[in-house]
Amino acid sequence: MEQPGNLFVVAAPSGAGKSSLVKALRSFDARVYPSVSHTTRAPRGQEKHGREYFFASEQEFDAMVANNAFVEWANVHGKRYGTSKKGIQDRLANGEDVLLEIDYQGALQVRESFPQAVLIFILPPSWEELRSRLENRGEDAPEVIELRMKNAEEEMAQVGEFDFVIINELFESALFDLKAIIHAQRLKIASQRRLRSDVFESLNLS
Ligand SMILES: Nc1ncnc2c1ncn2[C@@H]1O[C@H](COP(=O)(O)OP(=O)(O)OP(=O)(O)O)[C@@H](O)[C@H]1O
Ligand SMILES: Nc1nc2c(ncn2[C@@H]2O[C@H](COP(=O)(O)O)[C@@H](O)[C@H]2O)c(=O)[nH]1
Repeated sequence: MEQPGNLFVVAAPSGAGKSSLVKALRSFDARVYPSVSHTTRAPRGQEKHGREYFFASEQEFDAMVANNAFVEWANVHGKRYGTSKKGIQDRLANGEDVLLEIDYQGALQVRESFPQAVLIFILPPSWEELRSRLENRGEDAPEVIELRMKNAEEEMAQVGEFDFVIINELFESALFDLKAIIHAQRLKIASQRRLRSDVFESLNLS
């Protein structure tokens, strides 16, 4: 049977820079597939249905919940977001690496179903910088920014639940850390495979 792919979960408070890091990662590493979530929030800026998100009505989201179609879902900043089983299960089964960019509640649910998932938390360097990134992004109304800043406190309190923490101060340095975690996980899996391989046996190393 094909070795299943790795599942990476990246969580962070809104504005810490996870989408920017994951987008940059993809330009170096086409082997990691970023899952596209479903959400009940409205598209913002240049977002396209099926690219950043599958934008769903409340009824459509309800139906997916009722049909047990999500690996995880959560209420985040007053809207619902979820990762569909369909979007990731086949890829993992085919040995592809999948990356979820989701909130901490979803990350902890994923760990229940996929204990081998690698959970990564991205922190901003300071509260001031987090606010300034949300403001400079220019995508959210002031009240939405306030809500996201308030929720960031609860989110950051969960950092201890994660396998790795990256501080996204200098972008290139944070990207380096993210690449290193992914590389280390692949090396670990490849080493485990070698430990089970015939080559080991023939070298009398097992
Ligand atoms: N290291 C960094 N230094 C300065 N600005 C950054 C850095 N990383 C990201 N940014 C900027 O901060 C803003 C927020 O980043 P991004 O949209 O990637 O955050 P996010 O964590 O994905 O937020 P959300 O959860 O709301 O989608 C963007 O304008 C991005 O260009
Ligand atoms: N639990 C989940 N959280 C998700 C998912 N997709 C995105 N998110 C998180 O929501 C917030 C807000 O995102 P935004 O695009 O509206 O700024 C952010 O923390 C995302 O990581 C998901 O499928 N499940």
